[in-house]
Amino acid sequence: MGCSPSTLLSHNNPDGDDAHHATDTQLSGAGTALAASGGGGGEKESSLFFCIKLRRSRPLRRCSQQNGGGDGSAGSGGTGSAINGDDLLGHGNMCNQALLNPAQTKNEADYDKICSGKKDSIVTVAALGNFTHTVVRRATGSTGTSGTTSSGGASKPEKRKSSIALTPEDESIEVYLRSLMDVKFPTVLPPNPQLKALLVFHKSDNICEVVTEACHRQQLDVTVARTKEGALDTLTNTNEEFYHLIIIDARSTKHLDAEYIARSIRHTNGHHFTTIIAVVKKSFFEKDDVLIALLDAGVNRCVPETTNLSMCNIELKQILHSIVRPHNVMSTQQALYTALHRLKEVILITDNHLRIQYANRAAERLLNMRLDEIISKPLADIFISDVSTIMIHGRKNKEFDEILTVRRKGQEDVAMHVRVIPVACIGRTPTHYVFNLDVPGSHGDFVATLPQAREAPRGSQHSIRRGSVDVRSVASDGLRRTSLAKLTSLPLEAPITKENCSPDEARLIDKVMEFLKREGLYSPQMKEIRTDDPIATDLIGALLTGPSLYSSRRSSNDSIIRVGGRQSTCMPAKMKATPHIMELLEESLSWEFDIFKLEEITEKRPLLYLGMEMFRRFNVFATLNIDENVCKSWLAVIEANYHANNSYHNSTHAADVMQATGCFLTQLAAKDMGMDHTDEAIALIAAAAHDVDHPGRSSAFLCNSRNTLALLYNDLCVLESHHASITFRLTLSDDKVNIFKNLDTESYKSVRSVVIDMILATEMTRHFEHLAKFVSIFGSDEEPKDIVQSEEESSILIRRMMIKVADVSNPSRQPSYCIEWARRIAEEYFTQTDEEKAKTLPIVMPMFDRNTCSIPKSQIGFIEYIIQDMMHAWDSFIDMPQLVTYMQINYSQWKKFEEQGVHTLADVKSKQHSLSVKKSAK
Ligand SMILES: Nc1ncnc2c1ncn2[C@@H]1O[C@@H]2COP(=O)(O)O[C@H]2[C@H]1O
Repeated sequence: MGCSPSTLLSHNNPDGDDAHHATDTQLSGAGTALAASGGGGGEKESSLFFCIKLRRSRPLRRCSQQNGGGDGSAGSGGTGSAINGDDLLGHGNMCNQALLNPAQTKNEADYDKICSGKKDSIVTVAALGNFTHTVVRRATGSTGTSGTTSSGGASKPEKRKSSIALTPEDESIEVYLRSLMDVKFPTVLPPNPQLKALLVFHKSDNICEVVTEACHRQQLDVTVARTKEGALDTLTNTNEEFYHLIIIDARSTKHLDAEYIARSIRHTNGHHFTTIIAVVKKSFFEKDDVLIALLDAGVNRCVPETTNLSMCNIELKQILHSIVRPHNVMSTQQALYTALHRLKEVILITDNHLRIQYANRAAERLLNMRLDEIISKPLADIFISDVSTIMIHGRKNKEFDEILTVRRKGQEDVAMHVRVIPVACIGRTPTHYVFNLDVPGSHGDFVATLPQAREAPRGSQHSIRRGSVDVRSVASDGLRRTSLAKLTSLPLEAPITKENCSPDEARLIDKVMEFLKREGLYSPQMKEIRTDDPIATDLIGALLTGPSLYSSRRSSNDSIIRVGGRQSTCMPAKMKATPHIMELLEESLSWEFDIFKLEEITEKRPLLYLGMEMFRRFNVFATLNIDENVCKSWLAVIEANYHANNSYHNSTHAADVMQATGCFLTQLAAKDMGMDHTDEAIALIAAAAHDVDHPGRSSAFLCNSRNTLALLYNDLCVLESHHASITFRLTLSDDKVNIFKNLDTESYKSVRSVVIDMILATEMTRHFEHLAKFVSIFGSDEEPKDIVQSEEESSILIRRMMIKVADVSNPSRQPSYCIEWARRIAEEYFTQTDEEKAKTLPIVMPMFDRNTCSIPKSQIGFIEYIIQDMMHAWDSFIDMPQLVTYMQINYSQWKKFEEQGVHTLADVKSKQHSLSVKKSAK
C-alpha cells in the first residue's frame, strides 16, 4: 500500500480518540489530490505534499504522488483497491498517513530517526498549509523530532498533558494535537491558520472578561467589538477579514440585537461557515421561542453566561471541537466541490448500483444534458458499451480503465477513455464509483473543444450584444429589427446634456445616466404612437398608462366583477393522465407545444397537468422538499381560481405562461446561464399563479367601477397586487396545498419576495422601465466590471424579463396559436367594452368594439409597440431565434389579413378555419 487517493464522499465519525484519527486516510488522500493538481514539481515544489506512510513494524517509506505509492500497489493502475481508511489498517500494520510539506519535511522530519524501525513507534506527522508543523513523537516517551511553525503560523502552543502517551515536557504538544485534530476529518486541506474569534459585547463586564480569557487559553486570536455596527464593519470593511468563531452577548436586547447581528453575519459573504455563539442569561433556556429565534437567525449554539473560567473554558473547547472544526472541514469540502464542478475534465460519480449521483459541468457538456437529467440515470443509459465489467472490477476493488462509447443527447456518440475508481465511504465494499472521462490521446481539453453550436458565452452577466440571427433574412414584411442602439436610447434623457463639457465630465455624465436608468428614477416614456392609428393608441395607452387617465371619466358603483372568495379550500386533485395526455406532455418543453390541445383533452384543466409535468421535470418536489400530492392540490386550487369563463385570462393562459417559462429555463440551462433549482421552482410557481383570480377586466376598469380591489390597492397595480396576494392566501389556507410549508423562515421569506416581484413585473405600466433596465445591463457595450450590478440584481432583471416575455409571448408562437390567442384577448376586451357600455362606465378602450374593431390592426400595433423590441432583446440574450421568426411571420400574416379586409372576430374565425383546413389537407 502506498499513498492512496481517498474519497470525497466518505463519512468519518468526527469524534473519537486522537490516536485513532491519526490513522485516518481521508486527509492524506485528499492531500494527494492537491499534490496532483500542483503539477508534479517534485520535492522542489514546496506547495506539493507528500504522503508519509508510517508503520509500526517496518521502516518508513516515503512516496510522492508522482511515483504512485511506496509499494506501488495503489497507483493509478488497475490493481488499486477501493479507497478506504480502514483498508490501510487492514493488513496488520499500524499504518498512519499524514501530509508533509516537503520543504519542511527535509529540515524537520528526521527520516532516519523515524525509520529506525522500532516496533513500538507510533509516529504521526502533520503538515498543514502555511501552518506547517511536523511533530514526530514516539509512544515510548523518548523525544522525537518536533517541528516548528512556518510563516503564517502564529500559534503559541500551550503546555498540556496528552491523552495519549506523549511526553509532558514537549513544547509542541498542543500544536501537535491541534494538527492531529485537523487530520481526522474527511477533508483535503482544512484552512488552518490561527483561529480567530470576534467577541461582540457592548461592555467589558466580568462575563466578557471570562469569555475573553477562555479564548486566549484556547489560543484564539481575539478581536472585540462593542456595537453591532462595529461588529459588522469588522466583517465587511477590513480586507479579507474573517472569523472562525463569533461570540455575541445576547443577554439583553437593550444594547445589542444578537438576532440581527447573527442574521447579518450569515448574509455576509464568506461567513456561511462561521460558528456563531450567543451568550444568554441562565433564565433564557426557559423561553423556547427566544432560543428558536436565535437559532433561526443563524446562531449555532446558545450558552449560558458564567463567571466560572474553567466552565467557560470547557464549553469553548467543546465548541471548537464539535462545531468550529467541522465547519472548517465543510467549508473546505464546499470549495473542493466547487473546484470539481469547474474542472475541465469530466467527472461522474455513481452509487454502487451505477446510478449517477454527481456530474460536474464538463460532464453536462459532454452528455449535452442538464444536471437534473443526468442525476439518477443508470450509467448504462449514457454508455453504448457494456458497463457490467465496471461492477465486476469494482467488487474486486479494482480500478477500471478502458475505452467506452458515450451517448450524447442529440449529438454524435463519442469514444472516451474511461477510468473508474471504486471508493468506499463505509466498510470495504465500494459504495461509489468515481468516473473520469477523457478522449483517448487528448489532454483534458476535449470537452472544451466540443461543437459549440449551442454554446453560450460564459460568465454571470450575458450581454445581448452578441450576434443574433439576421431577422431581416427571415421575414421580408417591412418589420425591421430595432437596433440595440435604439433600445438603449429609449427616451431616458435627463435635463442635462453632455455638450460643452470635457471628455471626463462627459464620461461621468454617461455613468450617472447609466445608473439613473437602471435605478428607474427616470421612467421611460412609450414610443410615440402614430395618431393615425387609433386602435394602437387605445390598446397601448390602456396597457401602459396608470389608472389616472380614466379616473376623470364617469364612474359607477356597480360592477359585476366578483373577485376573491372563490375556491380557497383544498380540493382533491383528481388526475387521469391518459396516454393521449402523456404523449402530448412529452413535448411540454417544445416552443411548438400545443396548449390548446392540452386544454381540450384535459377538459380545461391544462394547468394541473402541465404544472405537474413541469414540476417533475424541474425537480420542484425535491427543491421545496414537498410531497407531490401537495403540489398537485396546489395546482388544482390555483387552477380553480382562474375564471374558466374568461376567454383569455383563464388557466390555459397560465399554463401557456408556465410552459414558456419552462422553455426559457431549459434554454438558459443549455446556455450555461441556468438558474439554481430554487429560482427555477419560483419562476414556475410565479408563472402558474401570475394571473390567478383575474376577473377578465383590466385594472382601469376596476378603478373606474370602484371595485373593492381598486380601493384595497389604492388604484395601484390593482390586478397584479391581487394575483400575488391571493396566491399566498390560497397557498397558506390549507396545509394540504401549502407547497412552502417545509421551507424554513428565511427561505420562505426569500421565495415569497421573489414570487411577488415576478408577479408584479407582469404589470404593463412598467413595461418599458423593465425593458430599459434589462437592455441597459445586458445590452451594454461596457464590460460588466464597469457596471455596478450584483449577481442578485442581475438575476432579478432576468427573472422579471423572463416572466414578462412568457406573459406576452403569444405573438411569438406559431401562427395558428397566435391567431387563437389574439381572438381570445380581443373577445375579452370586447366583453369589457360591452359591459362598460351597458353600465355607462368610462370606456377604457373605445376602439375595442366588437362591431368595428380591426383585430389585425390591434395585433400589428401590439407587436410594433410592445412585443418587437422585447423579443429582440430577449432572443439576443437567451438565443431563441424562433421567438423573432414567429413574430415576424405573424406580423406579416396580420398585415395580409388587414389588406384582405379581415377585421372582426367572425372574420378571424373563418380565416382560422380555412387555415386549419389547408393544413390538414397538406
Ligand atoms: N395578442 C395580444 N393582443 C393585445 N393585447 C395583448 C395580447 N397579448 C397580451 N395582451 C395584453 O398584454 C397584457 C399583459 O398583461 P395581462 O396578462 O394582465 O394582460 C395582457 C393583455 O392585456
